[in-house]
Amino acid sequence: MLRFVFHYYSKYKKDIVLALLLSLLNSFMTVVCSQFLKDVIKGTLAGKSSFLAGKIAQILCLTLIWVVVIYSSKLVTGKLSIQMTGSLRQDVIEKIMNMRYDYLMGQQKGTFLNKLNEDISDVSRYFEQLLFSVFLNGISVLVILVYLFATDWKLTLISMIWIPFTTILYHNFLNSIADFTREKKKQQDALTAKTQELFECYETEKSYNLQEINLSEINTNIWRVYQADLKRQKKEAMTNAFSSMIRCLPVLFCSIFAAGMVIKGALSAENFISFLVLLGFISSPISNFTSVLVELNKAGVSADRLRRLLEAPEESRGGNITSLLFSDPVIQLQDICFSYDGLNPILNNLSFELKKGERIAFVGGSGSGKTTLMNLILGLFEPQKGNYFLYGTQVSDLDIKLVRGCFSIVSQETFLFPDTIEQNLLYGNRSATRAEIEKAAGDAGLASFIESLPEGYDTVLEENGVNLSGGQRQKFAIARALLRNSEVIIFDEPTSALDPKSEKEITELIETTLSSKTIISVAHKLNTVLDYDRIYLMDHGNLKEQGSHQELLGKKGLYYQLFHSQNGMGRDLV
Ligand SMILES: Nc1ncnc2c1ncn2[C@@H]1O[C@H](COP(=O)(O)OP(=O)(O)OP(=O)(O)O)[C@@H](O)[C@H]1O
Repeated sequence: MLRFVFHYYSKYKKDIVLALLLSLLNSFMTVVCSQFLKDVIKGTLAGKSSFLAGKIAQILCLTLIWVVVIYSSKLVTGKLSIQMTGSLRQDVIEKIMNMRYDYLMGQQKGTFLNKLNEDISDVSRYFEQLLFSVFLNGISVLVILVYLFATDWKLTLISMIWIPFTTILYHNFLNSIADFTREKKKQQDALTAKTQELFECYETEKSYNLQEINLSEINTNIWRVYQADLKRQKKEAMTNAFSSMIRCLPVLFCSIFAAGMVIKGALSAENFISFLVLLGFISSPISNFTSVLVELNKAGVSADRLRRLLEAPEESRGGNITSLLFSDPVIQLQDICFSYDGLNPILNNLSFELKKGERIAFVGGSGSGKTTLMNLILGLFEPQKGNYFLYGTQVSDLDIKLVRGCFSIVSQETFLFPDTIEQNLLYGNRSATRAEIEKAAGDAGLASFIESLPEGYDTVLEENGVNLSGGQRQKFAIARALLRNSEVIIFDEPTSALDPKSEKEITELIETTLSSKTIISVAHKLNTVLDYDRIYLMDHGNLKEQGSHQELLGKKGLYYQLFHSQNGMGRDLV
């Protein structure tokens, strides 16, 4: 885990060196101040008073310099921590963007993001505390210790004799704190997931009157978090109490021992006092060191989770080919096999071809593998076996951006940002002009709606377009696809969430506006794809039947049954 943190420190070597120099200066100032104190006591005991005014002036100057050193040191470490946190955040976001799709799909969206934010802010504290309280304070303590040893090694040894014993004890405390922290985080994640669920299923929860049951489940989650946190707090309180003891005991024992030495004449009074002052300086960082270790220990759990996330598998960037000859056929799949876990096959030896301008549809029961196939075509998954050619070239040889650029997708849910209509449409093509946007919106049947709004294309949509109907949202997706101007458009059940009127409108739009496009559709409702060139019926990852609607009806197989189960008997000739 330290390697993970040092990776970020190593990015800012210059600032680290500056922080180290400031820390050395800080410890040097501490020693110089104690030396001054010694001189003042010596002079006072000798009955000289004339030098005091000069010494006070010097001490004031020194204190001023010291304040500047401490300020600069804190500023440099604070800046370092901000920079490192920014860099970590960038890495995490970049990782998520490049993460393998199946790995990302396995995460619960809300919990995943909450965990990320929490972990990043924990690690941000880790960056600062490890640097400031452990390394820099550690250097100060070391420098002062060397000076103390040089002044009186016996006295120093007596005051430090505790350290090995307390380190062993701390080690045990810290291990159990880490266990409790892990347990608390686990329970906290469960609570966040449950709370997230409440927001996502708000309507269902209300309609089924589930408030009381959900509230009681949430209360159980809260209780578990409380219990785990309480156990952690108890250990932490014990460690802190122990830490205070460490701060007091060495000074106490050392002063008794040193007092004896002064009485015997083995130690001068000024050395005794300056020794105690320096010991006071280092006992605070030493005891803080333990509470910082507790904090680091907690943040270590978060750093470990982030490290694992950053090591998660990334999707392939594809091959080196960055341009295509747009030849025919557009897509050729030969004996494609795919499985999410390497055990359960989801797609079995699939083969089909799609020519320019053709419209093909994949139909079949829930879980038959239609969406998986679309994601594979989009290059989100790689097949474990078989060949996938795009315009005659193996997809694995093509740059992944080139592959994705060949497709537009209109899925069940259209994501809309809380931004202007123009910006939302530009999502399809960042370089589109206003005229192109208006043409696409017009072709997608959105013109009259947008023009009826007082601010037209500058109207800001609500988050995820909640103030739009399902049909309007799908028209936005079609307008985006038109702006993207790719040859192939994939429709993944675009009408599944629509009422019959909107469904008819969108189906007609696809037939008219997109008539020149090559289309792949995933459909539950067979009526939306009846006039397609070919329909493939999928069953448990196999292409069971294929042909035009009429051909498939003629086979009187699974498609025939499915069609009649949706439309009733006597509807063969549509
Ligand atoms: N990310 C995933 N990890 C593991 N298994 C998955 C994942 N996504 C889908 N599956 C499984 O793969 C199979 C095919 O799912 P897929 O979503 O492709 O089917 P589908 O035909 O599109 O279903 P539907 O019509 O209900 O959307 C199902 O058994 C599903 O449980």
